[in-house]
Amino acid sequence: MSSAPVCLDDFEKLARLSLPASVFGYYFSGADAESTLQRNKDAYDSLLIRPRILVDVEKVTTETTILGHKINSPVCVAPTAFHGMANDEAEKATARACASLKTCYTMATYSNTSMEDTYAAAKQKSRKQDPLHWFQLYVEQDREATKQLVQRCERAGYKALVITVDRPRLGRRLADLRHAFKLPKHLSLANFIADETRSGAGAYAGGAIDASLNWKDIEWFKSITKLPIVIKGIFRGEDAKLAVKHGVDGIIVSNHGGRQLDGCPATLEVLPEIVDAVKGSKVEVYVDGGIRKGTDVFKALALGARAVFLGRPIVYGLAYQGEEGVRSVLSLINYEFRLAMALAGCTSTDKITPDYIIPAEEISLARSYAKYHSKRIAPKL
Ligand SMILES: Cc1cc2nc3c(=O)[nH]c(=O)nc-3n(C[C@H](O)[C@H](O)[C@H](O)COP(=O)(O)O)c2cc1C
Ligand SMILES: CCCCC(=O)C(=O)O
Repeated sequence: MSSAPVCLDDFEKLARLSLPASVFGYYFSGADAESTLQRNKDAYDSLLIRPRILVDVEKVTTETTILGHKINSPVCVAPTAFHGMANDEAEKATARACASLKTCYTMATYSNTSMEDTYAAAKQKSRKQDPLHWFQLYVEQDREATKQLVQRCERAGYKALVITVDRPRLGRRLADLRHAFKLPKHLSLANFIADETRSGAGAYAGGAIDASLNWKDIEWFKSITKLPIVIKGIFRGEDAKLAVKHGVDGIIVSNHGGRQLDGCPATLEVLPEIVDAVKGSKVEVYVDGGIRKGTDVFKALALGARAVFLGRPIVYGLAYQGEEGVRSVLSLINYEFRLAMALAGCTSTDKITPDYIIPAEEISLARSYAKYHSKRIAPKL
């Protein structure tokens, strides 16, 4: 590809060309047959937008808030591990890009620059204003170590704790098995002091992650931190209701980008169930997985998501041009989203309601024909 990227999929193509196969394989792959990875993306194509016309869209704003914090766009950055394989500045570059565009950056537990250094880099970028950082937590068997991590991120200025609950064990990503993927030796897990289980290889194998994590632990987290708690990986209405009952503040509807349980629905397909389950509570619902276009963002918001999170496109942007590359990815999808809003006749995110969309199967030619034309053209019997 010789020209500059003009859509998010172009960044994936460039990353495939430039990164070592094992690194691209780690970033790109999903679990097993990758059917959920594909389904996440396809789901967006099976939902159609019904635009309103002759709406004054001279001024369109994408601004919104998450957990009370203002962001310029509902497109935020999901936690993804090991940014150092894409760029030497690693998470610092990603966080700076988010700070300059005033959106939320979620730092992964397994990052290659520390939470303190990353926050400081972003703060400098945002001219000393507090950047909006959330911290994604993998809960460890050693709860004292986990507690220290939580306290550190609270001290460092992170505004929410995102507890990932869909990874009691690591999904089988075939590309990683084929390449015997490991974190390159020159990179470390910068939020930890190095030891066996938290070496690159150990962490990837899930050495320290606690598979016994359950709802009781959520109560424990609430007792050790004042930070709002967001649960990442809720997938069913019953579990969303339990999240409300346990006093969490937010839910990220996620299947880990199809990297864990293959064969589950797309996140967009289960989003309405979760939105419905938390109705009447203050819990905010966000979604990730397969979002690649401005119209995807529009559709997710129409189904009730307050914001969306991007995973892979961010690391592809980082691999392309570091901080500038991440900024390009975010700016491009924000531009597309604003355009989709204008073309659909919505001037602000709260105006994007379910009546703007319709599942493709409900609007098949056969149905439209039957509804509007059958009487006129039907042969007389
Ligand atoms: C390379 C990579 C690393 C990831 N690392 C983490 C992680 O450390 N913690 C986590 O909760 N989710 C992790 N995820 C999942 C993302 O947070 C997110 O759920 C997913 O990437 C969204 O799908 P998308 O890539 O299609 O946008 C990772 C995803 C990818 C692709
Ligand atoms: C230890 C690496 C975990 C990162 C992760 O969650 C993923 O690759 O999906």
